[in-house]
Amino acid sequence: MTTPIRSEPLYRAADLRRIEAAAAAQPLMQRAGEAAADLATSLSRFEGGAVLILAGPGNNGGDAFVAARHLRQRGFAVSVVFLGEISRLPEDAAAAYRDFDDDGGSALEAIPSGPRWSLIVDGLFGIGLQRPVSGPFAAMVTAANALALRHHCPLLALDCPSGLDADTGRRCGETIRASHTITFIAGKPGLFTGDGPEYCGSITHAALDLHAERLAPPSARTIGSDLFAAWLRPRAKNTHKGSFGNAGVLGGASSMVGAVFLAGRAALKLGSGRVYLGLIDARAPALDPLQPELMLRRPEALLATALSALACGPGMGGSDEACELLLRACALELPLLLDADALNMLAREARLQEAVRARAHRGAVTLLTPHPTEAARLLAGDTAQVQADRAGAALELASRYRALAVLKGCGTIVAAPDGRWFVNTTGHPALATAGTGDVLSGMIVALLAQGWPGLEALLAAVHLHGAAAEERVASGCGPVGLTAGEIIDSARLCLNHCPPVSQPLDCAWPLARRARLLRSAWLVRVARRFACTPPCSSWPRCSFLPRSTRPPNTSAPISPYRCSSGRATWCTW
Ligand SMILES: NC(=O)C1=CN([C@@H]2O[C@H](COP(=O)(O)OP(=O)(O)OC[C@H]3O[C@@H](n4cnc5c(N)ncnc54)[C@H](OP(=O)(O)O)[C@@H]3O)[C@@H](O)[C@H]2O)[C@@H](O)CC1
Ligand SMILES: [K+]
Repeated sequence: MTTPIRSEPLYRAADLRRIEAAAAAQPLMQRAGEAAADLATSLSRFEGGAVLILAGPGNNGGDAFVAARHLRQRGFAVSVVFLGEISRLPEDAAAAYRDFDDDGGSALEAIPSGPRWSLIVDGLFGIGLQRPVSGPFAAMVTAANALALRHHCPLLALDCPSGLDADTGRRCGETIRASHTITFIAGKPGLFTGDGPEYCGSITHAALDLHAERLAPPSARTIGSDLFAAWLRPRAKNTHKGSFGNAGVLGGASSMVGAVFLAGRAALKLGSGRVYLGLIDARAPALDPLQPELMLRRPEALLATALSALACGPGMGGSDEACELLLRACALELPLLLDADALNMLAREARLQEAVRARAHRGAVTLLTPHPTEAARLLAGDTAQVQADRAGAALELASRYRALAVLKGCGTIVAAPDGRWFVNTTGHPALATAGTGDVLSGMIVALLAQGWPGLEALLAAVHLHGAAAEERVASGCGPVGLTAGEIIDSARLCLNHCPPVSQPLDCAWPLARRARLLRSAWLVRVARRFACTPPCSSWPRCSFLPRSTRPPNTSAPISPYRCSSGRATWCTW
Protein backbone atom coordinates (compact mmCIF):
# COMPACT_ATOMS: atom_id res chain seq x y z
CA MET A 1 0.00 0.00 0.00
CA THR A 2 1.26 3.49 -0.78
CA THR A 3 -1.34 5.45 1.15
CA PRO A 4 -0.12 8.95 2.00
CA ILE A 5 0.14 9.22 5.76
CA ARG A 6 0.12 12.94 6.23
CA SER A 7 -2.23 15.49 4.84
CA GLU A 8 -0.28 18.33 3.21
CA PRO A 9 -1.32 21.96 2.77
CA LEU A 10 -2.18 23.17 -0.72
CA TYR A 11 -2.10 26.77 -1.87
CA ARG A 12 -3.74 28.47 -4.78
CA ALA A 13 -1.63 31.13 -6.53
CA ALA A 14 -3.31 34.04 -4.72
CA ASP A 15 -2.56 32.48 -1.33
CA LEU A 16 1.00 31.65 -2.38
CA ARG A 17 1.57 35.30 -3.25
CA ARG A 18 0.85 36.07 0.41
CA ILE A 19 3.58 33.69 1.49
CA GLU A 20 5.97 35.11 -1.08
CA ALA A 21 5.26 38.62 0.19
CA ALA A 22 5.79 37.57 3.80
CA ALA A 23 9.13 35.99 2.90
CA ALA A 24 10.19 38.58 0.33
CA ALA A 25 13.46 39.26 2.13
CA GLN A 26 14.63 35.69 1.69
CA PRO A 27 16.49 34.49 -1.42
CA LEU A 28 13.67 32.19 -2.51
CA MET A 29 14.58 32.05 -6.18
CA GLN A 30 18.15 31.06 -5.32
CA ARG A 31 16.83 28.28 -3.13
CA ALA A 32 14.31 27.17 -5.75
CA GLY A 33 16.93 27.05 -8.50
CA GLU A 34 19.38 25.21 -6.30
CA ALA A 35 16.78 22.64 -5.21
CA ALA A 36 15.88 22.17 -8.88
CA ALA A 37 19.55 21.69 -9.78
CA ASP A 38 19.88 19.08 -7.02
CA LEU A 39 16.95 17.10 -8.34
CA ALA A 40 18.13 17.58 -11.95
CA THR A 41 21.54 16.20 -11.00
CA SER A 42 20.00 13.03 -9.67
CA LEU A 43 17.61 12.69 -12.63
CA SER A 44 20.05 13.31 -15.46
CA ARG A 45 20.74 10.13 -17.34
CA PHE A 46 24.46 10.88 -17.61
CA GLU A 47 26.72 12.64 -15.18
CA GLY A 48 27.72 15.84 -16.90
CA GLY A 49 25.28 15.12 -19.76
CA ALA A 50 23.57 17.59 -22.07
CA VAL A 51 20.75 19.43 -20.32
CA LEU A 52 18.18 21.50 -22.19
CA ILE A 53 16.57 24.23 -20.08
CA LEU A 54 13.60 26.29 -21.24
CA ALA A 55 13.28 29.67 -19.53
CA GLY A 56 10.16 31.82 -19.75
CA PRO A 57 9.50 35.55 -19.33
CA GLY A 58 8.68 35.52 -15.59
CA ASN A 59 10.11 34.29 -12.32
CA ASN A 60 9.69 30.66 -13.37
CA GLY A 61 12.31 31.54 -15.97
CA GLY A 62 14.39 33.04 -13.13
CA ASP A 63 14.33 29.67 -11.35
CA ALA A 64 15.50 28.12 -14.60
CA PHE A 65 18.49 30.51 -14.86
CA VAL A 66 19.56 29.75 -11.28
CA ALA A 67 19.28 26.00 -11.92
CA ALA A 68 21.21 26.42 -15.19
CA ARG A 69 24.07 28.20 -13.41
CA HIS A 70 24.35 25.46 -10.78
CA LEU A 71 24.24 22.69 -13.36
CA ARG A 72 26.93 24.40 -15.44
CA GLN A 73 29.10 24.64 -12.34
CA ARG A 74 28.57 20.93 -11.76
CA GLY A 75 29.91 20.13 -15.21
CA PHE A 76 26.72 19.62 -17.20
CA ALA A 77 26.59 20.81 -20.81
CA VAL A 78 23.71 23.23 -20.35
CA SER A 79 21.74 24.86 -23.19
CA VAL A 80 19.26 27.50 -22.07
CA VAL A 81 16.58 28.58 -24.51
CA PHE A 82 15.00 31.83 -23.39
CA LEU A 83 11.67 33.02 -24.78
CA GLY A 84 11.17 36.64 -23.84
CA GLU A 85 13.01 39.93 -23.49
CA ILE A 86 15.81 40.22 -20.97
CA SER A 87 14.89 43.85 -20.33
CA ARG A 88 11.35 42.88 -19.32
CA LEU A 89 12.27 40.16 -16.84
CA PRO A 90 11.02 40.74 -13.28
CA GLU A 91 13.68 41.93 -10.84
CA ASP A 92 14.63 38.55 -9.29
CA ALA A 93 14.64 36.79 -12.64
CA ALA A 94 16.77 39.56 -14.19
CA ALA A 95 19.29 39.12 -11.36
CA ALA A 96 19.28 35.36 -11.94
CA TYR A 97 19.95 35.94 -15.64
CA ARG A 98 22.85 38.31 -14.85
CA ASP A 99 24.43 35.73 -12.52
CA PHE A 100 24.05 33.09 -15.22
CA ASP A 101 25.53 35.44 -17.82
CA ASP A 102 28.41 36.51 -15.53
CA ASP A 103 29.17 32.86 -15.00
CA GLY A 104 29.76 32.43 -18.72
CA GLY A 105 26.33 31.10 -19.69
CA SER A 106 24.44 32.35 -22.73
CA ALA A 107 20.78 32.20 -23.63
CA LEU A 108 19.71 30.77 -27.02
CA GLU A 109 16.61 31.58 -29.04
CA ALA A 110 16.00 28.09 -30.39
CA ILE A 111 16.66 24.51 -29.33
CA PRO A 112 20.04 23.33 -30.69
CA SER A 113 19.72 20.23 -32.82
CA GLY A 114 22.97 18.39 -32.03
CA PRO A 115 22.96 17.03 -28.48
CA ARG A 116 21.40 13.86 -27.19
CA TRP A 117 19.60 15.28 -24.16
CA SER A 118 20.16 13.72 -20.84
CA LEU A 119 17.49 15.86 -19.18
CA ILE A 120 15.05 18.61 -20.19
CA VAL A 121 13.98 21.27 -17.68
CA ASP A 122 10.79 23.28 -18.14
CA GLY A 123 10.98 26.78 -16.66
CA LEU A 124 8.57 28.50 -19.05
CA PHE A 125 5.58 29.24 -16.79
CA GLY A 126 4.72 28.52 -13.17
CA ILE A 127 1.87 29.90 -11.11
CA GLY A 128 1.81 33.06 -13.22
CA LEU A 129 0.23 31.41 -16.28
CA GLN A 130 -2.45 33.83 -17.42
CA ARG A 131 -3.84 32.46 -20.66
CA PRO A 132 -3.58 29.42 -22.96
CA VAL A 133 -0.05 28.64 -24.09
CA SER A 134 0.15 29.44 -27.80
CA GLY A 135 2.46 30.69 -30.57
CA PRO A 136 6.20 30.22 -30.01
CA PHE A 137 5.63 29.06 -26.43
CA ALA A 138 3.32 26.29 -27.64
CA ALA A 139 5.88 25.30 -30.28
CA MET A 140 8.54 25.10 -27.56
CA VAL A 141 6.30 22.95 -25.35
CA THR A 142 5.50 20.61 -28.24
CA ALA A 143 9.19 20.31 -29.11
CA ALA A 144 10.20 19.62 -25.48
CA ASN A 145 7.56 16.90 -25.13
CA ALA A 146 8.65 15.30 -28.41
CA LEU A 147 12.37 15.46 -27.52
CA ALA A 148 11.82 13.87 -24.11
CA LEU A 149 10.05 10.99 -25.83
CA ARG A 150 12.60 10.66 -28.62
CA HIS A 151 15.64 10.84 -26.34
CA HIS A 152 14.03 8.77 -23.55
CA CYS A 153 15.06 11.43 -21.08
CA PRO A 154 13.31 12.82 -18.00
CA LEU A 155 11.41 16.09 -18.34
CA LEU A 156 11.53 18.08 -15.11
CA ALA A 157 8.97 20.85 -14.63
CA LEU A 158 9.81 23.72 -12.27
CA ASP A 159 6.97 24.49 -9.87
CA CYS A 160 4.35 23.10 -12.26
CA PRO A 161 4.29 21.92 -15.87
CA SER A 162 3.95 24.90 -18.21
CA GLY A 163 0.42 24.99 -19.56
CA LEU A 164 -1.15 23.46 -16.46
CA ASP A 165 -3.27 25.78 -14.35
CA ALA A 166 -1.77 25.23 -10.90
CA ASP A 167 -5.00 26.28 -9.18
CA THR A 168 -7.41 24.00 -11.02
CA GLY A 169 -5.46 21.26 -12.75
CA ARG A 170 -6.91 22.32 -16.10
CA ARG A 171 -4.77 22.29 -19.23
CA CYS A 172 -4.41 25.73 -20.73
CA GLY A 173 -3.23 25.20 -24.31
CA GLU A 174 -0.11 23.17 -25.07
CA THR A 175 1.12 21.60 -21.85
CA ILE A 176 4.43 20.13 -20.75
CA ARG A 177 4.07 16.44 -20.03
CA ALA A 178 6.59 16.18 -17.22
CA SER A 179 8.06 12.98 -15.87
CA HIS A 180 8.95 14.89 -12.69
CA THR A 181 7.78 18.13 -11.11
CA ILE A 182 9.54 19.98 -8.34
CA THR A 183 7.07 22.29 -6.68
CA PHE A 184 8.24 25.17 -4.52
CA ILE A 185 7.17 26.37 -1.07
CA ALA A 186 4.01 24.23 -0.96
CA GLY A 187 1.84 21.99 -3.11
CA LYS A 188 -0.70 23.50 -5.47
CA PRO A 189 -4.16 21.93 -5.90
CA GLY A 190 -3.90 21.70 -9.68
CA LEU A 191 -1.01 19.28 -9.44
CA PHE A 192 -3.28 16.70 -7.83
CA THR A 193 -6.61 16.96 -9.60
CA GLY A 194 -7.99 17.06 -13.14
CA ASP A 195 -5.16 16.87 -15.67
CA GLY A 196 -2.50 17.53 -13.01
CA PRO A 197 -1.58 13.94 -12.08
CA GLU A 198 -1.22 13.02 -15.77
CA TYR A 199 1.04 15.96 -16.62
CA CYS A 200 3.13 16.30 -13.43
CA GLY A 201 4.66 12.86 -13.21
CA SER A 202 6.31 12.26 -9.87
CA ILE A 203 6.05 15.29 -7.60
CA THR A 204 8.79 16.51 -5.29
CA HIS A 205 8.21 19.30 -2.82
CA ALA A 206 10.94 21.78 -1.95
CA ALA A 207 9.89 23.97 0.97
CA LEU A 208 12.70 26.52 0.39
CA ASP A 209 13.30 26.73 4.13
CA LEU A 210 9.80 28.11 4.68
CA HIS A 211 7.07 26.69 6.83
CA ALA A 212 4.15 27.72 4.64
CA GLU A 213 1.43 27.18 7.20
CA ARG A 214 3.08 29.57 9.62
CA LEU A 215 2.93 32.30 6.98
CA ALA A 216 -0.55 31.83 5.52
CA PRO A 217 -3.47 29.44 6.01
CA PRO A 218 -3.68 26.86 3.22
CA SER A 219 -6.37 27.00 0.56
CA ALA A 220 -6.96 23.25 0.89
CA ARG A 221 -5.27 20.05 1.98
CA THR A 222 -4.44 16.72 0.45
CA ILE A 223 -6.18 13.82 2.16
CA GLY A 224 -3.89 11.88 4.46
CA SER A 225 -4.92 9.30 6.99
CA ASP A 226 -4.01 11.74 9.78
CA LEU A 227 -7.23 13.64 8.97
CA PHE A 228 -9.36 10.74 10.13
CA ALA A 229 -6.94 8.69 12.24
CA ALA A 230 -8.72 9.73 15.43
CA TRP A 231 -11.66 7.59 14.29
CA LEU A 232 -9.54 4.51 13.63
CA ARG A 233 -10.09 3.23 17.11
CA PRO A 234 -9.43 -0.37 18.02
CA ARG A 235 -12.65 -2.23 18.66
CA ALA A 236 -13.49 -2.51 22.32
CA LYS A 237 -13.74 -6.05 23.60
CA ASN A 238 -17.18 -5.84 25.14
CA THR A 239 -19.05 -5.10 21.89
CA HIS A 240 -21.55 -6.76 19.58
CA LYS A 241 -22.97 -6.16 16.12
CA GLY A 242 -25.33 -3.57 17.50
CA SER A 243 -22.31 -1.52 18.55
CA PHE A 244 -21.34 -0.90 14.91
CA GLY A 245 -24.53 0.46 13.48
CA ASN A 246 -27.14 -0.46 10.92
CA ALA A 247 -26.32 0.68 7.40
CA GLY A 248 -29.06 0.87 4.79
CA VAL A 249 -28.83 1.05 1.00
CA LEU A 250 -31.85 2.01 -1.07
CA GLY A 251 -31.97 1.52 -4.84
CA GLY A 252 -31.97 -1.44 -7.20
CA ALA A 253 -34.68 -0.72 -9.75
CA SER A 254 -35.31 -3.28 -12.44
CA SER A 255 -32.07 -4.57 -14.05
CA MET A 256 -29.89 -2.52 -11.66
CA VAL A 257 -30.08 -4.64 -8.53
CA GLY A 258 -26.35 -5.38 -8.69
CA ALA A 259 -25.50 -1.78 -7.75
CA VAL A 260 -27.17 -2.22 -4.37
CA PHE A 261 -25.44 -5.55 -3.80
CA LEU A 262 -22.06 -3.94 -4.46
CA ALA A 263 -22.79 -1.10 -2.05
CA GLY A 264 -24.14 -3.51 0.55
CA ARG A 265 -21.13 -5.81 0.35
CA ALA A 266 -18.80 -2.84 0.72
CA ALA A 267 -20.77 -1.59 3.73
CA LEU A 268 -20.52 -4.99 5.36
CA LYS A 269 -16.79 -5.35 4.77
CA LEU A 270 -16.04 -1.84 5.97
CA GLY A 271 -17.39 -2.81 9.35
CA SER A 272 -21.07 -1.95 9.59
CA GLY A 273 -22.69 -4.16 12.25
CA ARG A 274 -25.72 -4.95 10.10
CA VAL A 275 -26.49 -4.06 6.49
CA TYR A 276 -30.02 -3.78 5.12
CA LEU A 277 -30.80 -3.41 1.42
CA GLY A 278 -34.05 -1.94 0.11
CA LEU A 279 -34.67 -3.11 -3.47
CA ILE A 280 -37.17 -1.30 -5.65
CA ASP A 281 -37.47 -4.07 -8.24
CA ALA A 282 -40.38 -6.20 -7.05
CA ARG A 283 -38.80 -9.23 -8.76
CA ALA A 284 -35.45 -8.76 -7.08
CA PRO A 285 -34.02 -11.85 -5.36
CA ALA A 286 -34.62 -12.25 -1.65
CA LEU A 287 -30.99 -13.10 -0.97
CA ASP A 288 -27.52 -12.19 -2.16
CA PRO A 289 -26.12 -15.73 -2.44
CA LEU A 290 -22.52 -14.47 -2.42
CA GLN A 291 -23.11 -12.38 0.70
CA PRO A 292 -25.91 -14.00 2.69
CA GLU A 293 -25.15 -11.69 5.63
CA LEU A 294 -26.99 -8.90 3.78
CA MET A 295 -30.64 -8.45 4.75
CA LEU A 296 -32.87 -7.71 1.78
CA ARG A 297 -36.15 -5.85 2.22
CA ARG A 298 -38.80 -3.98 0.32
CA PRO A 299 -37.97 -0.25 0.24
CA GLU A 300 -40.84 0.68 2.59
CA ALA A 301 -39.63 -1.87 5.10
CA LEU A 302 -36.09 -0.52 4.83
CA LEU A 303 -37.26 3.03 5.59
CA ALA A 304 -39.11 1.70 8.64
CA THR A 305 -35.96 -0.07 9.92
CA ALA A 306 -33.95 1.48 12.74
CA LEU A 307 -31.01 2.56 10.60
CA SER A 308 -27.90 4.44 11.70
CA ALA A 309 -27.15 5.76 8.19
CA LEU A 310 -28.69 5.42 4.74
CA ALA A 311 -27.30 5.55 1.21
CA CYS A 312 -29.79 6.20 -1.59
CA GLY A 313 -29.22 6.01 -5.29
CA PRO A 314 -27.32 2.94 -6.51
CA GLY A 315 -29.34 1.61 -9.44
CA MET A 316 -32.37 3.53 -8.16
CA GLY A 317 -33.77 4.66 -11.51
CA GLY A 318 -35.83 7.80 -11.81
CA SER A 319 -39.41 6.59 -11.42
CA ASP A 320 -42.11 8.41 -9.46
CA GLU A 321 -41.92 5.63 -6.89
CA ALA A 322 -38.15 6.19 -6.52
CA CYS A 323 -38.71 9.91 -6.13
CA GLU A 324 -41.33 9.43 -3.40
CA LEU A 325 -39.02 7.04 -1.57
CA LEU A 326 -36.24 9.60 -1.76
CA LEU A 327 -38.49 12.29 -0.29
CA ARG A 328 -39.30 9.98 2.60
CA ALA A 329 -35.62 9.21 3.08
CA CYS A 330 -34.86 12.93 3.26
CA ALA A 331 -37.31 13.24 6.13
CA LEU A 332 -35.33 10.76 8.24
CA GLU A 333 -33.05 12.24 10.90
CA LEU A 334 -30.00 10.14 10.07
CA PRO A 335 -26.88 10.73 7.97
CA LEU A 336 -28.05 10.45 4.38
CA LEU A 337 -25.83 9.79 1.38
CA LEU A 338 -27.19 10.56 -2.09
CA ASP A 339 -25.45 9.03 -5.07
CA ALA A 340 -26.07 8.15 -8.72
CA ASP A 341 -29.78 8.21 -9.64
CA ALA A 342 -30.66 9.95 -6.38
CA LEU A 343 -28.49 12.85 -7.55
CA ASN A 344 -30.18 12.94 -10.93
CA MET A 345 -33.58 13.13 -9.23
CA LEU A 346 -32.26 15.82 -6.91
CA ALA A 347 -31.12 17.86 -9.91
CA ARG A 348 -34.56 17.51 -11.47
CA GLU A 349 -37.00 17.90 -8.57
CA ALA A 350 -37.34 21.20 -6.73
CA ARG A 351 -39.17 19.58 -3.81
CA LEU A 352 -36.23 17.23 -3.29
CA GLN A 353 -33.86 20.18 -3.31
CA GLU A 354 -35.97 21.85 -0.65
CA ALA A 355 -36.04 18.64 1.38
CA VAL A 356 -32.25 18.35 1.24
CA ARG A 357 -31.70 21.96 2.28
CA ALA A 358 -34.23 21.56 5.08
CA ARG A 359 -32.11 18.73 6.47
CA ALA A 360 -29.26 21.17 7.07
CA HIS A 361 -31.61 23.41 9.10
CA ARG A 362 -32.47 20.42 11.26
CA GLY A 363 -28.80 19.56 11.71
CA ALA A 364 -29.08 16.31 9.72
CA VAL A 365 -25.98 15.45 7.69
CA THR A 366 -26.36 15.01 3.94
CA LEU A 367 -23.60 13.82 1.65
CA LEU A 368 -23.54 14.07 -2.15
CA THR A 369 -21.14 11.98 -4.23
CA PRO A 370 -21.49 12.99 -7.90
CA HIS A 371 -19.17 12.26 -10.78
CA PRO A 372 -18.56 15.30 -12.99
CA THR A 373 -21.62 14.78 -15.22
CA GLU A 374 -23.93 14.36 -12.24
CA ALA A 375 -22.34 17.43 -10.67
CA ALA A 376 -23.02 19.36 -13.86
CA ARG A 377 -26.69 18.40 -13.67
CA LEU A 378 -26.85 19.47 -10.02
CA LEU A 379 -25.26 22.81 -10.91
CA ALA A 380 -27.27 23.24 -14.11
CA GLY A 381 -24.05 23.53 -16.09
CA ASP A 382 -22.03 21.22 -18.29
CA THR A 383 -19.35 18.68 -17.55
CA ALA A 384 -16.58 20.76 -19.13
CA GLN A 385 -17.38 23.65 -16.78
CA VAL A 386 -17.22 21.35 -13.78
CA GLN A 387 -13.90 19.89 -14.89
CA ALA A 388 -12.45 23.34 -15.59
CA ASP A 389 -12.60 24.13 -11.89
CA ARG A 390 -13.27 20.97 -9.95
CA ALA A 391 -12.74 22.49 -6.53
CA GLY A 392 -14.96 25.44 -7.39
CA ALA A 393 -17.71 23.06 -8.53
CA ALA A 394 -17.47 20.92 -5.38
CA LEU A 395 -17.60 24.00 -3.16
CA GLU A 396 -20.57 25.35 -5.08
CA LEU A 397 -22.39 22.02 -4.64
CA ALA A 398 -21.66 22.01 -0.92
CA SER A 399 -22.90 25.53 -0.46
CA ARG A 400 -25.93 25.28 -2.77
CA TYR A 401 -27.23 22.06 -1.19
CA ARG A 402 -25.78 22.71 2.28
CA ALA A 403 -24.26 19.27 2.16
CA LEU A 404 -20.87 17.63 2.17
CA ALA A 405 -19.89 17.05 -1.44
CA VAL A 406 -17.51 14.68 -3.17
CA LEU A 407 -16.62 15.40 -6.78
CA LYS A 408 -15.31 12.11 -8.10
CA GLY A 409 -12.70 11.71 -10.82
CA CYS A 410 -8.94 12.05 -11.05
CA GLY A 411 -7.98 13.81 -7.81
CA THR A 412 -11.36 13.51 -6.09
CA ILE A 413 -12.40 16.70 -4.26
CA VAL A 414 -14.18 16.65 -0.91
CA ALA A 415 -15.84 19.95 0.00
CA ALA A 416 -17.72 21.08 3.09
CA PRO A 417 -20.38 23.80 3.22
CA ASP A 418 -18.11 25.86 5.50
CA GLY A 419 -15.62 26.26 2.64
CA ARG A 420 -13.02 23.67 3.62
CA TRP A 421 -11.91 21.38 0.82
CA PHE A 422 -9.56 18.48 0.28
CA VAL A 423 -7.92 16.74 -2.66
CA ASN A 424 -7.45 12.99 -2.71
CA THR A 425 -4.12 11.70 -3.96
CA THR A 426 -4.85 7.98 -3.95
CA GLY A 427 -6.57 6.23 -6.83
CA HIS A 428 -5.96 4.68 -10.19
CA PRO A 429 -7.50 4.87 -13.66
CA ALA A 430 -8.46 1.23 -13.11
CA LEU A 431 -11.36 2.67 -11.08
CA ALA A 432 -12.97 3.87 -14.32
CA THR A 433 -15.35 0.93 -14.48
CA ALA A 434 -18.99 0.26 -13.61
CA GLY A 435 -19.90 -0.12 -9.97
CA THR A 436 -16.90 1.53 -8.32
CA GLY A 437 -19.11 4.45 -7.29
CA ASP A 438 -21.56 2.01 -5.67
CA VAL A 439 -18.68 0.49 -3.72
CA LEU A 440 -17.64 3.97 -2.55
CA SER A 441 -21.21 4.66 -1.38
CA GLY A 442 -21.20 1.43 0.59
CA MET A 443 -17.89 2.32 2.20
CA ILE A 444 -19.11 5.77 3.22
CA VAL A 445 -22.39 4.54 4.67
CA ALA A 446 -20.52 1.85 6.63
CA LEU A 447 -18.37 4.46 8.36
CA LEU A 448 -21.37 6.72 8.96
CA ALA A 449 -23.27 3.80 10.49
CA GLN A 450 -20.35 3.22 12.86
CA GLY A 451 -20.71 6.76 14.13
CA TRP A 452 -18.05 8.56 12.12
CA PRO A 453 -18.78 12.25 11.46
CA GLY A 454 -19.77 13.00 7.87
CA LEU A 455 -16.58 14.77 6.79
CA GLU A 456 -14.22 12.19 8.29
CA ALA A 457 -16.28 9.36 6.80
CA LEU A 458 -15.99 10.94 3.36
CA LEU A 459 -12.28 11.62 3.67
CA ALA A 460 -11.54 8.11 4.86
CA ALA A 461 -13.73 6.34 2.32
CA VAL A 462 -12.43 8.36 -0.63
CA HIS A 463 -8.84 7.83 0.48
CA LEU A 464 -9.25 4.09 1.14
CA HIS A 465 -11.21 3.52 -2.07
CA GLY A 466 -8.30 4.95 -4.09
CA ALA A 467 -5.72 3.10 -2.00
CA ALA A 468 -7.64 -0.15 -2.52
CA ALA A 469 -7.53 0.30 -6.29
CA GLU A 470 -3.78 0.94 -6.12
CA GLU A 471 -3.35 -2.17 -4.02
CA ARG A 472 -5.34 -4.29 -6.49
CA VAL A 473 -3.34 -3.02 -9.44
CA ALA A 474 -0.06 -3.53 -7.58
CA SER A 475 -1.05 -7.12 -6.92
CA GLY A 476 -1.64 -7.72 -10.63
CA CYS A 477 -5.42 -7.45 -10.67
CA GLY A 478 -5.72 -4.66 -13.22
CA PRO A 479 -5.47 -1.97 -14.35
CA VAL A 480 -7.35 -3.42 -17.33
CA GLY A 481 -10.33 -5.42 -16.23
CA LEU A 482 -10.37 -4.58 -12.53
CA THR A 483 -13.96 -4.99 -11.37
CA ALA A 484 -15.72 -2.96 -8.72
CA GLY A 485 -16.37 -5.98 -6.52
CA GLU A 486 -12.65 -6.77 -6.41
CA ILE A 487 -11.92 -3.47 -4.70
CA ILE A 488 -13.96 -4.29 -1.64
CA ASP A 489 -11.63 -6.80 0.01
CA SER A 490 -8.67 -4.49 -0.60
CA ALA A 491 -10.56 -1.59 0.91
CA ARG A 492 -11.11 -3.71 3.99
CA LEU A 493 -7.39 -4.51 4.05
CA CYS A 494 -6.46 -0.85 3.72
CA LEU A 495 -8.84 0.15 6.51
CA ASN A 496 -7.47 -2.47 8.86
CA HIS A 497 -3.88 -1.45 8.08
CA CYS A 498 -4.51 2.27 8.24
CA PRO A 499 -2.25 3.65 10.96
CA PRO A 500 -3.89 5.53 13.80
CA VAL A 501 -2.29 8.83 14.83
CA SER A 502 1.34 8.03 15.54
CA GLN A 503 3.00 8.99 18.75
CA PRO A 504 6.33 10.05 17.24
CA LEU A 505 4.59 12.51 14.93
CA ASP A 506 3.03 14.23 17.89
CA CYS A 507 5.94 14.18 20.23
CA ALA A 508 8.98 14.58 17.97
CA TRP A 509 8.30 18.20 17.10
CA PRO A 510 7.99 19.48 20.65
CA LEU A 511 11.06 17.47 21.61
CA ALA A 512 13.00 18.80 18.65
CA ARG A 513 11.87 22.36 19.29
CA ARG A 514 12.76 22.12 22.94
CA ALA A 515 16.15 20.74 21.99
CA ARG A 516 16.81 23.68 19.72
CA LEU A 517 15.78 26.11 22.42
CA LEU A 518 18.09 24.48 24.92
CA ARG A 519 20.84 24.30 22.27
CA SER A 520 21.56 20.83 23.46
CA ALA A 521 23.48 18.98 20.79
CA TRP A 522 22.71 15.69 22.43
CA LEU A 523 18.97 16.28 22.51
CA VAL A 524 19.05 17.50 18.94
CA ARG A 525 20.70 14.26 17.89
CA VAL A 526 18.11 12.21 19.76
CA ALA A 527 15.22 14.20 18.32
CA ARG A 528 16.60 13.92 14.81
CA ARG A 529 17.09 10.18 15.07
CA PHE A 530 13.62 9.83 16.47
CA ALA A 531 11.97 11.84 13.76
CA CYS A 532 13.71 11.57 10.42
CA THR A 533 13.57 8.81 7.86
CA PRO A 534 16.29 8.71 6.83
CA PRO A 535 18.05 10.90 9.39
CA CYS A 536 18.50 14.08 7.49
CA SER A 537 21.38 16.49 7.53
CA SER A 538 19.18 19.50 6.99
CA TRP A 539 17.13 19.06 10.13
CA PRO A 540 15.30 20.99 11.46
CA ARG A 541 14.56 22.72 8.16
CA CYS A 542 13.38 19.60 6.41
CA SER A 543 9.99 18.05 6.85
CA PHE A 544 10.23 14.63 8.29
CA LEU A 545 8.30 11.44 8.16
CA PRO A 546 8.44 9.50 11.40
CA ARG A 547 9.78 6.02 10.97
CA SER A 548 6.72 4.43 12.52
CA THR A 549 4.38 6.02 10.02
CA ARG A 550 6.30 4.94 6.95
CA PRO A 551 3.90 2.97 4.74
CA PRO A 552 4.61 -0.76 5.10
CA ASN A 553 6.23 -2.48 2.14
CA THR A 554 6.32 0.68 0.11
CA SER A 555 8.64 0.60 -2.81
CA ALA A 556 8.41 4.35 -3.32
CA PRO A 557 11.39 6.22 -1.92
CA ILE A 558 10.41 8.61 0.83
CA SER A 559 13.20 10.97 -0.05
CA PRO A 560 14.10 10.66 -3.72
CA TYR A 561 17.10 12.91 -3.52
CA ARG A 562 19.31 14.45 -0.93
CA CYS A 563 20.80 17.79 -1.73
CA SER A 564 24.43 18.44 -1.01
CA SER A 565 23.63 21.61 0.88
CA GLY A 566 21.24 19.73 3.10
CA ARG A 567 18.38 21.86 1.94
CA ALA A 568 14.89 20.86 0.86
CA THR A 569 15.38 17.14 0.85
CA TRP A 570 11.95 15.75 1.00
CA CYS A 571 9.11 14.32 -0.93
CA THR A 572 5.84 13.20 0.48
CA TRP A 573 3.84 12.29 -2.58
N1 LIG B 1 7.90 35.29 -6.38
C1 LIG B 1 8.64 34.50 -5.60
O1 LIG B 1 8.96 34.88 -4.48
C2 LIG B 1 9.05 33.18 -6.07
C3 LIG B 1 8.64 32.69 -7.31
N2 LIG B 1 9.09 31.55 -7.78
C4 LIG B 1 8.83 31.14 -9.13
O2 LIG B 1 8.13 32.14 -9.82
C5 LIG B 1 6.98 31.61 -10.44
C6 LIG B 1 5.94 32.64 -10.55
O3 LIG B 1 6.52 33.69 -11.23
P1 LIG B 1 5.66 34.75 -12.00
O4 LIG B 1 4.63 35.30 -11.13
O5 LIG B 1 6.61 35.73 -12.56
O6 LIG B 1 4.91 33.91 -13.11
P2 LIG B 1 5.45 32.95 -14.28
O7 LIG B 1 4.78 31.66 -14.07
O8 LIG B 1 6.90 32.96 -14.38
O9 LIG B 1 4.83 33.59 -15.60
C7 LIG B 1 4.56 34.97 -15.69
C8 LIG B 1 5.09 35.50 -16.99
O10 LIG B 1 4.58 34.73 -18.06
C9 LIG B 1 3.79 35.56 -18.91
N3 LIG B 1 2.68 34.73 -19.36
C10 LIG B 1 1.73 34.16 -18.59
N4 LIG B 1 0.96 33.34 -19.34
C11 LIG B 1 1.46 33.40 -20.61
C12 LIG B 1 1.10 32.79 -21.82
N5 LIG B 1 0.10 31.90 -21.89
N6 LIG B 1 1.81 33.07 -22.92
C13 LIG B 1 2.84 33.94 -22.87
N7 LIG B 1 3.23 34.58 -21.73
C14 LIG B 1 2.54 34.30 -20.62
C15 LIG B 1 3.43 36.75 -18.13
O11 LIG B 1 3.25 37.78 -19.03
P3 LIG B 1 2.03 38.80 -18.91
O12 LIG B 1 0.80 37.97 -18.64
O13 LIG B 1 2.36 39.67 -17.76
O14 LIG B 1 1.98 39.45 -20.21
C16 LIG B 1 4.66 36.92 -17.26
O15 LIG B 1 5.68 37.53 -17.98
C17 LIG B 1 6.62 30.44 -9.59
O16 LIG B 1 5.83 29.52 -10.28
C18 LIG B 1 7.98 29.91 -9.23
O17 LIG B 1 8.49 29.11 -10.28
C19 LIG B 1 10.09 30.79 -7.03
O18 LIG B 1 11.32 31.28 -7.44
C20 LIG B 1 9.90 30.95 -5.55
C21 LIG B 1 9.92 32.38 -5.16
K1 LIG C 1 7.26 25.27 -15.40
